[in-house]
Amino acid sequence: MTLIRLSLTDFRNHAGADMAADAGLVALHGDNGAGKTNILEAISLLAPGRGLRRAALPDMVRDGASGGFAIFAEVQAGVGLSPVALGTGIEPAHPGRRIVRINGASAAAGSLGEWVAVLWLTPAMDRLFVETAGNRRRFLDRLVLALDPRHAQHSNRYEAALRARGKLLADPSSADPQWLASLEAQLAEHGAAMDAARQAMLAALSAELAGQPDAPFARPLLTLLDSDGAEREAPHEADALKTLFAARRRIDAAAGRATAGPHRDDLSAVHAVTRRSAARCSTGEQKAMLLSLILAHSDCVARARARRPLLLLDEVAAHLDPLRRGALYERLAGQGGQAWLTGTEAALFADMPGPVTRFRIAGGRIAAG
Ligand SMILES: Nc1ncnc2c1ncn2[C@@H]1O[C@H](COP(=O)(O)OP(=O)(O)OP(=O)(O)O)[C@@H](O)[C@H]1O
Repeated sequence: MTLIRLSLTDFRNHAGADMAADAGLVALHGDNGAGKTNILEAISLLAPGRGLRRAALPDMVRDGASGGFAIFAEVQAGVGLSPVALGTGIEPAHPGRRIVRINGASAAAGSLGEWVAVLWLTPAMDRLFVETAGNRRRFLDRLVLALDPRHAQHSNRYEAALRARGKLLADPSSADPQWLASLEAQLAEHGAAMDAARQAMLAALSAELAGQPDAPFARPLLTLLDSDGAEREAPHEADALKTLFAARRRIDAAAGRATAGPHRDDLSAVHAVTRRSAARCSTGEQKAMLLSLILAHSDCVARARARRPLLLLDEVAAHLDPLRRGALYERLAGQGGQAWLTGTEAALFADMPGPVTRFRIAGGRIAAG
């Protein structure tokens, strides 16, 4: 998949930007605060979800701009295929509502997943394996979404049913047992589908990782944990989930949240060579595991969907030694598709194998070079 054109209007510090890129590597260099990550964030919004910063939509409007923001892109899924025109943004009258257009027609944000898969690695993810499980679950679900765009529907419906059940349990006087049972049936149906998609993704990704060398990037071994931190053995079946939610009504009402279910599962990673859990690995080892995970997942998605996801690697190159950096570039260049990389020094990207599209970013202005 190749992003051949990207235009931004009043997005973050970019008043107006227009970029054309080729397949292969795209290098963005510029000083701190120039606007490089903002460009990656705009690209991440071409997929469903809240983008790589999970920011609120109004925060993305350029300071001082009177309207909304707009991102326009042309994406080519494969050689010889017509580009797809994608647009997203907000209008001043409805700052909380994301507008999406696909080939000129209005569409739901979830439909973007049919056209675009994006994977990213940012410095904010450095501590993914030591922070709260919620971020890992979101990461897990992004991996699933890249492979299976229907995952968004199941997880959105599951979340909606979970919120509605929580409200009912919080006010027992209004809790209609039939309504509660119907919400739990929805939770069971969508929760089982969500879990099946997560398990399928992890099986495919683990198989891909198993075929990869241990060096130069550290290979992780991945598993799903349940809410007690134990390794998940059996899938969440719909009937079992229904029984679980019904049995835990009182506990969940007292806790003020649903205490068990797929929304409480966690992703665990263990270093394939040292067998240490990721949380106990060095920062460099954790980064290397994430990088190898993202690269392997890109291979999985390319195989399963016949299109390679766009890769956004924010400040990844600067943290690698020259040997690993060279290996990363060779791998990205050799696999087809398109990868966008950022760094403060043009020299970081000097030895990239071609074709390379290069941009210099300064104060929200973009120039070739
Ligand atoms: N809504 C906004 N309007 C205007 N500027 C914004 C907005 N949101 C963020 N910025 C600014 O955009 C600038 C560029 O941010 P960005 O994260 O893209 O920098 P960067 O080039 O990736 O820098 P670094 O190398 O330090 O990571 C920052 O100064 C930030 O404060």
